[in-house]
Amino acid sequence: MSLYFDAEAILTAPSTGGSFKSRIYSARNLRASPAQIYALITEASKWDRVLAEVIERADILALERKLTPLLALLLVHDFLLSKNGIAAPAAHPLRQATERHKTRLKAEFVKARVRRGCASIEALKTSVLREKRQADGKDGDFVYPRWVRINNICTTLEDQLGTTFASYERVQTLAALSPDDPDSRTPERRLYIDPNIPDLVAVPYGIDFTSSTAYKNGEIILQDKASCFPAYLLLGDMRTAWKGDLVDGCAAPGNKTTHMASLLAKGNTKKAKTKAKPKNHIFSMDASTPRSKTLQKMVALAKADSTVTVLPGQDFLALDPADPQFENVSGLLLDPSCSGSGIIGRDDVPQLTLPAATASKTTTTTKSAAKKRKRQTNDESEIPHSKATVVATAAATSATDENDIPGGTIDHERLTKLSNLQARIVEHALSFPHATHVTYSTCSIHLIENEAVVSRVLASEVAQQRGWRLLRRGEQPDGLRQWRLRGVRQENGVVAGSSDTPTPAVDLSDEDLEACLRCWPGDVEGLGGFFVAGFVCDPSGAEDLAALTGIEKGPADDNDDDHDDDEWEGFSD
Ligand SMILES: C[S@@+](CC[C@H](N)C(=O)[O-])C[C@H]1O[C@@H](n2cnc3c(N)ncnc32)[C@H](O)[C@@H]1O
Repeated sequence: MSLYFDAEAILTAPSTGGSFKSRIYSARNLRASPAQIYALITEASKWDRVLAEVIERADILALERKLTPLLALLLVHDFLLSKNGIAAPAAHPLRQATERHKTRLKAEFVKARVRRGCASIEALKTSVLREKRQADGKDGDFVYPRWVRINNICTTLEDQLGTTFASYERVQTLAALSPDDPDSRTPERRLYIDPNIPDLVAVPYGIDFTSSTAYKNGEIILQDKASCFPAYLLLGDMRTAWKGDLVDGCAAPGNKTTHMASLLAKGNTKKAKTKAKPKNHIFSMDASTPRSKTLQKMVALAKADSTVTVLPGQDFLALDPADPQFENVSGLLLDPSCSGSGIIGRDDVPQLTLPAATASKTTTTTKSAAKKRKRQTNDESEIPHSKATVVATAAATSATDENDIPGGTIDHERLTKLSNLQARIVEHALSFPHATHVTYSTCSIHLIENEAVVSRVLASEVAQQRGWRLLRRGEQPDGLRQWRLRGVRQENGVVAGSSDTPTPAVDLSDEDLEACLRCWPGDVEGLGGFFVAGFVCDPSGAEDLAALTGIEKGPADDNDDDHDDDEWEGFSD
């Protein structure tokens, strides 16, 4: 029986980073075998829509208060589809809670098949997979690929094309990653080299790298394209060596830290292959101690230890910019907690459509069961009794720990609090005495967390006094300059949680909006929602030039002998 509880625990636990499979295999306190749990979740996720329909029509959740929608889905999956049935003793209460309704469940399953015009279970499976793909928006122009970043610390794109991707066919468009046969369950080996981010490739979703040598050795890192924007916007393609140290203030699980380290490694390789000692240092921190452990693991896996110092459990806001250890810090990357409203499904975590939770027909529903149900369905009281299905929080849950979505919905008050914190974090970054470049990013689609934060930060005392402005489109690295989706002045879409939410327009110039980069979920770019803006310190625009002598001097660099003639020239292009 532990199998079902373990599977439920995995699907509802916060992400600790890494692939879904590796999370199961490294999870503690599981009693069932990881292979069994993984198989159950992946199989149940293929059948989720039809199982949810069967459970709702059989109405067993109203009768069995021990069953949560997620447990019911997993149990009914095994009851109807597994060769050996439910993996629990016949007398186990949850097995009995399912099998008590065997006649209705079987009858509803047959009706579901007949409704779809399928003569066999195999035909039903194909039909259900097609339905799921359509519902996930994976039909038509929208391709959600798997993005793979090449880690320049230990390999190169060229090396990887000749090894890991040697058997892949190169395609020229993202759309060409779509399968020839949409019903095929084996993705074709195709590879698209991204035109915006150096050393980033896309392959069809569903290709699993977790057992590949390159993945295990940290040569390739599974990182969404949009998540690669901030480090690239900050460091460019390193045609001009970066001067000074770097800070990643909100770093766990560590994708952007390791991306910065990779970009620095590429620059160093280009400049001087003989120099063993890294010139630039990255201070990487996260306020959460458990998440800092994941950060440390990611840094080690990416072989970035010699460049990166992790400050575990460090609140960025408590970091003293005047501390001598940060005196060379010239660039800061801030990717703080956000609503996560742009996330469309984390990487390879299966998303399960659950049966609607219904009020128990007994009046004694326990508080904890009600609470549990509420967590899984966001707000069960708003879900109609039949037909409604909800997307399990597998994806949203994994976002909550990085971000801040309680139960998947977020109201305006919470967005306001997040945006206040985000603005404080960026303003703190602008106060580092020798900082010249800062990036701010979120995986939110909301104006209030994005352009509105930028607008507030630009108007802040620290920005005005030191002469911070936005990094203009024309100054951005080549690949990002070509990115067409830019900042917006008004909320684009609905703010979750409230229909009467004010959506004030932001007061940014056209040039400033052009400086902001946006990604939107579900369009042809194959990304989730994302926002990033770069700030650059331009002392000529400062209110108080006298206070800026440090900035004019630039960061101290006692290891500067090899690029005396290679002055910082702004972002590379
Ligand atoms: C969106 S996640 C960062 C993802 C990360 N940049 C990456 O690419 O892998 C936000 C992180 O910020 C951390 N955080 C939030 N406020 C913080 C603060 N004041 N100081 C340090 N870390 C903070 C959270 O614990 C969370 O891990």
